[in-house]
Amino acid sequence: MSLTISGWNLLRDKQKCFSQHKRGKPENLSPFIENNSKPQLCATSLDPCLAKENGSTSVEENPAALNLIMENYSSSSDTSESDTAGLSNTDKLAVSKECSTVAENKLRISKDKEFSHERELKQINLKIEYQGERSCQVFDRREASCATESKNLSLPSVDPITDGVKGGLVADGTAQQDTLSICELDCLNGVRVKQDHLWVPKKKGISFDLDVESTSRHNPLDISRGEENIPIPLAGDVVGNLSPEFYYTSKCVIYQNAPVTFSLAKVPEDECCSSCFGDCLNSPIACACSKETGGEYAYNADGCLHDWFLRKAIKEKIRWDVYPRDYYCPSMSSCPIERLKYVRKIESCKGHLLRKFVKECWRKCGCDKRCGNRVVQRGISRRLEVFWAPHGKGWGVRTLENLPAGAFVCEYVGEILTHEELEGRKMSKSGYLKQPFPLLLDADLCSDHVLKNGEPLCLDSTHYGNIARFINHRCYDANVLDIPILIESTDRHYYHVAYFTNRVVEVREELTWDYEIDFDDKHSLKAFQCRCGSRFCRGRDYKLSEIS
Ligand SMILES: C[S@@+](CC[C@H](N)C(=O)[O-])C[C@H]1O[C@@H](n2cnc3c(N)ncnc32)[C@H](O)[C@@H]1O
Repeated sequence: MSLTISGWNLLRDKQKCFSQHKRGKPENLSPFIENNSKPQLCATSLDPCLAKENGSTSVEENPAALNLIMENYSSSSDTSESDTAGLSNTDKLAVSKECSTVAENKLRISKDKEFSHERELKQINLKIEYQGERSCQVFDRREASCATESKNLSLPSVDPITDGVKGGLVADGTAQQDTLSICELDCLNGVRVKQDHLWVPKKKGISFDLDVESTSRHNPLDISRGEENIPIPLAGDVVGNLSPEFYYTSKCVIYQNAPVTFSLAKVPEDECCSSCFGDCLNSPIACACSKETGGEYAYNADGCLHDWFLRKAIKEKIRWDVYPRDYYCPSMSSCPIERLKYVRKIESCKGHLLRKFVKECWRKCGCDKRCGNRVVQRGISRRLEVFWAPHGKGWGVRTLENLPAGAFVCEYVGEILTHEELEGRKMSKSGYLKQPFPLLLDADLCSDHVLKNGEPLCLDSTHYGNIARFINHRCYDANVLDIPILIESTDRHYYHVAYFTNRVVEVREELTWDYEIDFDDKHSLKAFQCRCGSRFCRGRDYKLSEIS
């Protein structure tokens, strides 16, 4: 599987990867192969670099520290607007601090605990209320700060004792004006900052009570908005929005030109099991749908991948150095993706892995919807949670129950785009597609029947996606594996990408997937500074110097 990150194709380069393998990979990487057990705790949890990352950046260390530092930034005890777990669509935080003079009326929202999210800022609405009068200013991303900048928002010159705050804030005040500095609000994508009682009249002091209200469309109790079979909660121990904002969808949607159409007539009789009934797994003779997996069902009665299939899939993905024959596109000219890019830029193709598919029974099949050969199409059944992942990786996904090896976690859902459309998106927006990653449907890229329209397809969950868009990367020893799944069609031009555990995963463990980033590619390196924490981390050599 190949990924495209921030404008560069991060296709695997088996030669380069092999050299990395020799450098950092142990004899047998598959934790599944290592007795199906959880691997040893990886070294990074002890890595001082990441340990620092894990803690909040000290405001004192920040040269931009302002006169007033909001030290005690904590969740408001006022839960009137909150749902359980301390979060709701209107997350409320409060800070307060006194300072001595009006001239020092500078407010800094420190990069602290919950607000060390390092998110891209879309918009801030800042409201100030003093003695019943409110002022309000909306800042969008261009005006407001990002992680390394701070932005001074100037208050009109007023006497706080008599005038209150009038006229709103202006973004470029003069030196005479008291300054409200909003720093490091990069984490507050779409957050509304409401300032109630900005100045409490005191002769020598000013106090601030700052409320931060989030304006997410996602209910933290179920960010899927009812789309999934079971709620997908946002962990209660974090405060903040899911950002950038996106629409949760449990099924892939066609963006515009992707030639994906499903029809019963297109499913050949010998590729479905119309004469089956009940549960195909109980049938004495395996049905036509099992042909794809050699006449055996990939799933067992518990809805997990059979060990034999899982082992094969792990070998395909992880032991690529051992099985180099499974690569397509030995040269640029035979790669459809490079052919598409040919006019603009010539790069030699780094290869696409030939994957083994699972074919699930579908509507043209006579079996029951509860047939054991229908797992991915039934949707998420395991209790999962989106949480604020450690080491500055942003949001991540963890399991709220113990998972056996081979358990279906979720599908990667997004917009279905042609490669050309994806390229267009990348060209049109700077910094676009930093996260989440679009996924190239290249599991059978070079089969004759696949590319009848000449274009490979991609899934992009930036605007429409499901929980999979929050799964973070881990080099080599990730605990979930992507499997190509055929459901509505046996045409491998479009297929589903489903994540399964590759070993036992314990409750509250983060679920991670190897994005297969080529860290020998300097573009990838620049675009992605890996903080996976794996002791096999491929970005490790660069990490210490690159990650501040
Ligand atoms: C598919 S998204 C995963 C969800 C993401 N963490 C979020 O908050 O939305 C991929 C992005 O997550 C972050 N990420 C994932 N794995 C990471 C890792 N091992 N090290 C550093 N950043 C990571 C990067 O910002 C990357 O662009």
